[in-house]
Amino acid sequence: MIRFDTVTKSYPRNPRPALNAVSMEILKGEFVFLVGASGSGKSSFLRLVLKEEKPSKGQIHVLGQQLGTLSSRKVPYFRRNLGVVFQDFRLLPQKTVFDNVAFSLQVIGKSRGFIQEAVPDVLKMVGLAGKSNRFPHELSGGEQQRVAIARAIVNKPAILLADEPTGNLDPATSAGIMTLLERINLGGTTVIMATHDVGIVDQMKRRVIELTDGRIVRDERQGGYQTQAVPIQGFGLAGTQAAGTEGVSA
Ligand SMILES: Nc1ncnc2c1ncn2[C@@H]1O[C@H](COP(=O)(O)OP(=O)(O)OP(=O)(O)O)[C@@H](O)[C@H]1O
Repeated sequence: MIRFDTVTKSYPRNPRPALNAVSMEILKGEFVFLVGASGSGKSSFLRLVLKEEKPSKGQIHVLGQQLGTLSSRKVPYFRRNLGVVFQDFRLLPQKTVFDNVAFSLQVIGKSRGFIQEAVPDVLKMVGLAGKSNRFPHELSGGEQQRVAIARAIVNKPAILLADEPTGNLDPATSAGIMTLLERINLGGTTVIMATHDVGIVDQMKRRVIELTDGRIVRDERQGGYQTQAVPIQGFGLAGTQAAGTEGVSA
């Protein structure tokens, strides 16, 4: 579903690459946490999957397409397969909940009839059935994030990318958002979530990919926010594979 082959991403005027020879594979239906310190490369990783950035070296395959060969004309069509959610919701303040979600379908040319059916369905799914005429400023942070998720999934994307979706929410509200993301994942959508939320990662026990300075230093199934492995003295991060955990290789 997503494959990175020795991907390096360097930005102009930044001597240190944001991603450095990253190779990994994410399969259909997986739920993956991307963790690592601020600046370790998580957002760059997500932007590369979306083809918002190009790798400086290496190749990226998403949904069977080699992104390097995808013409800019085809990028909007490619992106219809991906939903994106951000920490700061990014809703349109002048539009109602219904219109925020409907807008994403209008821009890709969906019919009025389709929109009238799909939007109430997805708002119900995210728990906002009664709020379609509200404006974003009339909603709590958690509700605003539910609108953003509804907008991201209304076109049934194969992949949902979430960049710190609980970063602005309290723990109880975050838990509700995670239940929703789990439900979306159970429906078959591959979910990749960048996060600093230790409690969520530790509780959910999903695949964890950890970045340090643009390199993958850990890739564990059912991992925690921090590795459970005892580092082997003298080997540092190279020896962090936990006993009893299965590493995931590309
Ligand atoms: N557009 C850009 N131009 C130059 N350097 C950039 C750009 N975007 C990111 N970087 C640099 O790339 C590195 C990785 O940044 P990135 O935003 O991917 O990290 P992150 O893990 O998502 O951080 P955070 O957790 O703070 O969101 C950082 O050193 C950052 O300064």
